Amino acid sequence: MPKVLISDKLSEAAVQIFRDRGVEVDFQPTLGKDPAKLAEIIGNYDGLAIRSATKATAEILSKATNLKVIGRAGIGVDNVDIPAASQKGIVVMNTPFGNSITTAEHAIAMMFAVAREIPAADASTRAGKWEKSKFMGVEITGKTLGVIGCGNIGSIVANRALGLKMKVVAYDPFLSAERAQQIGVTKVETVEELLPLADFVTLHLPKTEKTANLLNAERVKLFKKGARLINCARGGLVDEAAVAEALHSGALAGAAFDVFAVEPATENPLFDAPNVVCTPHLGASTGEAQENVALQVAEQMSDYLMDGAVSNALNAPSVTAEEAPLLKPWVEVADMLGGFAGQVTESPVTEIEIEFVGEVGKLNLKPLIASLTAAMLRPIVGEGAVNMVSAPFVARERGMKITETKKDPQGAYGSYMRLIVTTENQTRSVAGTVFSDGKPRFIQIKGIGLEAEPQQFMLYTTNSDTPGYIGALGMKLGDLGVNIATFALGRAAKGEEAIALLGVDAELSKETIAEIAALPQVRQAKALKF
Ligand SMILES: NC(=O)c1ccc[n+]([C@@H]2O[C@H](COP(=O)([O-])OP(=O)(O)OC[C@H]3O[C@@H](n4cnc5c(N)ncnc54)[C@H](O)[C@@H]3O)[C@@H](O)[C@H]2O)c1
Ligand SMILES: O=C(O)[C@H](O)COP(=O)(O)O
Repeated sequence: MPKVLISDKLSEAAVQIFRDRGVEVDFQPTLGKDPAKLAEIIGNYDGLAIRSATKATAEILSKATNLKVIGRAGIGVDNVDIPAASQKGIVVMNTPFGNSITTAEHAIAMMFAVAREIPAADASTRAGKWEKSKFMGVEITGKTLGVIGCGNIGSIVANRALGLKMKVVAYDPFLSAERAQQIGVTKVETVEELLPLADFVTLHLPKTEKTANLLNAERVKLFKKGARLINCARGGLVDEAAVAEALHSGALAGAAFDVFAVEPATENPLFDAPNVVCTPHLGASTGEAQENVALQVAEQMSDYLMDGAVSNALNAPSVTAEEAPLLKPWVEVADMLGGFAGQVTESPVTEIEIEFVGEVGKLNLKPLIASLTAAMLRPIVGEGAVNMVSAPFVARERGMKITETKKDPQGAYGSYMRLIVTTENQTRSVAGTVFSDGKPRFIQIKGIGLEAEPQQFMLYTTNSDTPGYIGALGMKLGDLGVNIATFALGRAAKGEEAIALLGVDAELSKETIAEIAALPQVRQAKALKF
């Protein structure tokens, strides 16, 4: 009988589901706060069900000798070391939609609270002060709400705000014009454009390497005077000290925070600032949402532990036990193609076309399409913000059309996949296959043939086909201390556009990429990670 540990405050409804499905369960809802104890006992379990208090770090996972699945009853998985889990073959699953409405409602509640200073007015009234003239609020009707991150939660918030007769502007680099129109928001192209327009700004994007400190001290200066900021997404998206300073100076009139850079937040620069409303990461805390996510995670984990079925996994494709070995190498190709496209695409994607050429077309294509789409969206929406199941939905929601075609083989490769991505500005393609060693290879980029095995860290350049480029690139990388592991080249025709795809030993910094981009032959240089 598989054994699951629940180490966070999940609804106890989950316990019954596990038992009904034949899974033994230990309900220890405060254990997540005691990493030493968790490390001591984690080796006894096949499954770990958590919320955000348990930190599934590489250290904890190194002790998880029997662990097969981690189930996150909620959305954010920034408390799980996914690469470490993947390395140990542990499937990480979440419940991407179960608490979206509840969290959107919390953001709206926070907006009202900060507009009318309700918490402070409540405390003052109950202290017997009756300070009627002290609390002068603002109306919400007719005001502009700036939504940064317009995915599931952001678009629900926008919908509610429109119902409150607000104007809504949204900044989300991957919100298409069509989707913006459909949900009734005005799309802006930059955070810099949004901030001076909005009376209220609300954040609904994941925290990733790219979004950390998104509202830094410089950007905090761009808010409209007297604006109010709401953060129910993730701590660390905002420079809290800069926001506190703006509140003290009166540049900002209020802030409402549910999430903090350090949690549990027992001290924080915002706590002493005027007109701040704080809640202890309560965004998902309603009976409805907790019931949804607990039931869903228990079902998903039981399905996996009892039948091997995978759903809502962040690091594994959804496949049946029989299909798994046949699909595995092609899932790697799909991940490779999607990951490549997601990292090189710079404007909103409107269409994804996937061609399955030859034998691969006979497989169950759903997990391949989902895997490719998830891999493509991940660099865009953030690790943990999209998974195999949600990817097609997320893509559709963003107005991306996904089509698939099966074709007979042509040319040198008997069976391969080609991804054709159309953005608002251009169409690009990339193709890959499984080699006789069972490993994936890129075989074509932008219609140009080459053969390259994906590496953890890669450099991709497009360049003019002129003599001396390989030498210049090699010299430059050598000067920058970058060791080349693999080197593949291709060109359209003599003297025309050429491409290079290199495997390198370490992650390339922005500075390194800037130096490479400055080489006279280079048109585009990109650091890639697989
Ligand atoms: N406070 C809570 O208790 C609570 C509850 C649930 C979710 N969350 C958090 O809310 C956030 C949003 O969740 P969701 O379900 O809506 O996710 P989602 O993936 O549906 O939407 C996130 C959106 O952010 C956009 N985005 C990515 N990078 C961006 C950038 N640099 N600038 C602007 N937008 C960017 C993506 O394109 C996407 O549309 C997540 O961080 C999640 O962890 C918090
Ligand atoms: O990402 C989420 O789902 C929310 O941040 C909720 O976190 P919680 O389950 O710890 O309340």
